[in-house]
Amino acid sequence: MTPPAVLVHRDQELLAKAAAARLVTRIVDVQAARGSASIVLTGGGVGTAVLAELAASGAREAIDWRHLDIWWGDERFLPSGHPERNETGAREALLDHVDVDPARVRPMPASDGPGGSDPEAAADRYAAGLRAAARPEDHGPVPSFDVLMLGVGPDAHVASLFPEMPALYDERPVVAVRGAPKPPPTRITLTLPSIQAAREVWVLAAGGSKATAVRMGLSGAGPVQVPVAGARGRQRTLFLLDRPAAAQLPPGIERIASP
Ligand SMILES: O=C(O)[C@H](O)[C@@H](O)[C@H](O)[C@H](O)COP(=O)(O)O
Repeated sequence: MTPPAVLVHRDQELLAKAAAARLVTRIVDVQAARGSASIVLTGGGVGTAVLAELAASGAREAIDWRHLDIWWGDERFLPSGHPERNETGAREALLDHVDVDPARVRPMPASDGPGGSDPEAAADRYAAGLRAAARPEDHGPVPSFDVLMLGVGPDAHVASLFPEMPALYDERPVVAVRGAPKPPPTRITLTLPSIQAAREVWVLAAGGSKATAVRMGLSGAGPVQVPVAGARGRQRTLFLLDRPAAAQLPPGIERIASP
């Protein structure tokens, strides 16, 4: 795992624009090198704003959308098309507006899907899809995602990994969460080993309510108490912040600020 680099942008809008631009560059670079790329999406305001900025950017034409695998880091276990599903937000912000290959867009199961309403079974199905997509060189049960994005909650949760909950001890790649402290209570989430299989992990945080979680996530805390502290990529970890979210950075953390 790599020590994180921190980039601080003036405000949430600039953070979203800069992250969208970074995403284009990363996907184009990977596609040029290997033909296809894989990304993992997050819900939340900032993550969705990044997708909307990407949709609005002329640079999106540089991406070969047909050769992009799209996964999700977590999902609220709700009926298909529900406005609170992360999938719904991502489709509206970006995926409905670009020429993705539908077979390569892999939302987590919905509670009314063909596989039934059992979240544990749904988590197992998602894990099976990840396992099928993993190649021998990935050396594990999930692909080495090229970019995995994560929002962070004021309580330091990432994906649907909430502090002290059993999912943080689970070694399976994908698990169901019941009784999440933030509604809806039933969710599906990648676990930390799956997150840490990504080549690059980008933590996106805006607003002063995230400042404590960001500081704890960069201060050597344990991921069971502070899940964002476990958000680390194999090759690179970026904390992409706005100024209020960066207000309590620990000393000595690299900090590259936008004017
Ligand atoms: O499932 C959820 O409840 C949200 O997706 C959540 O995990 C979100 O990503 C973070 O709380 C950051 O949200 P914001 O970017 O809106 O602050």
